[in-house]
Amino acid sequence: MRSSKTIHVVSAHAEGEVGDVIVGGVTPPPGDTIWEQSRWIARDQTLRNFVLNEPRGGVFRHVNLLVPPKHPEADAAFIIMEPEDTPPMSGSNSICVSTVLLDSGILPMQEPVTEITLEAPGGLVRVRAECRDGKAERIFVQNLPSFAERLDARLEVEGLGTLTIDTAYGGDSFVIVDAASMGFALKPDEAHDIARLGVRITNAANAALGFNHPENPDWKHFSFCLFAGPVERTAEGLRAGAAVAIQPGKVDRSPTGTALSARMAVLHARGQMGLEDRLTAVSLIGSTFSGRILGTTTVGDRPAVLPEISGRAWITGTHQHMLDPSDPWPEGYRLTDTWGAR
Ligand SMILES: O=C(O)[C@H]1NCC[C@@H]1O
Repeated sequence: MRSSKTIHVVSAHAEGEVGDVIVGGVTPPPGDTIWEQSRWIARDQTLRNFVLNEPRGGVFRHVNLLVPPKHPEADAAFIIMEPEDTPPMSGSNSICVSTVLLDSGILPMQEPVTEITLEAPGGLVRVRAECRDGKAERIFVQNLPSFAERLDARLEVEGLGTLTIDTAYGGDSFVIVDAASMGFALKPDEAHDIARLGVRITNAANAALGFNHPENPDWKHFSFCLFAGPVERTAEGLRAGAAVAIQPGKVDRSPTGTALSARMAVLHARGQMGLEDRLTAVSLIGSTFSGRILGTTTVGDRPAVLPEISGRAWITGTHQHMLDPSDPWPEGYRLTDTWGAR
C-alpha cells in the first residue's frame, strides 16, 4: 500500500443528511479568520474535489474540516464543504460536527449536558448537547442571526411563470416557495421533481435578484430553494414540512437547519411566530429539527432573529481516504447522471 495523502474521517449523518468530519491528515489552510480559510478552500478546490467527488464522495456527501479556532471563546472550528458551496454555516453539518467532537472524545463530554462553542466560517455558534451513556443524544445550536430579506417578491421562472417568493438568510441564503402552490405535498416520491424545480428557481433568483448580506459582502448568491409546507398548530407547537433543493440537484434528507432558521425569521417578520413558539420542521424522510427564536437583533440595518435549532446525529463509520500516486484521477470526477437532477 502507498499513498501520497491520508485523510482521516469520522462519518456521520444528522437526521438523514451526511456530514462527514475530517479529524486529521489535513493542515489548516492559510487565512487570518475561519471565513478567509474557507474562501481559500473554496478557491483552491483540491480538498473539496478529493473528498466530495467520486470515487471518494458523491452528490449526497458534505464534508467538514476541523481547524484550530481563531476566536478565543471557541472550543473548535470547522469549514463546511457542500457539493457546490463552501458556506458560512449549516444546521445538519454543525450537528454532525458537534456529535463527532463529543462522541469520539475529541472534546470532553459532560453528562447530562455539555456546552461548547464552535466557530463556523460565518461566526460563533453556541452548542448545548444533551448527553447520556457517552452519546450526545440531541444537539441544540444557537445559529447565526437570521433575517427575512424580501417578502412576497415576484420571480419569473422560465416555464413556470411568475412565482411569489420570500428570500431569507438562516446561516445560508434561501429562496422560499410555498410547496402547496407548486403542487407538492412534500412526500418522498416528489424528491426528484423538487430537486429539479428547486435548482431552476434558485438559478432564476440568482440571475434576477441576487442576495445581499449586509455584513458579509462575499455571500452574494442564493444557495438553496426551500419548498415550505403549511404551518400547522399542534398540541406540541407549530409543525411544517420542509424540502430543500441543494445545488446541483438533490434534496436535503434532513429538515435543513439553515432553512428552519430562515423560515422562523420570515414567520417572525410576518408576525406569525413569537418567542413563545416552537417550530418543528419535517423532512421528506420524516426526520425532524426543532426550532425556536431566542431573541431579536439586527444584521446591518435589518431586523433579525436569534434562532436555536436542535436535532440528532449518529456516527456511521471511519475512513482513511488515500491517494495512490499512480491514480490518474487525483481530484476525482463528476458526471451528470448523478450530479444534477434533470
Ligand atoms: O441543515 C442545513 O442547514 C444543511 N443541510 C445540508 C445543506 C444545509 O447546509
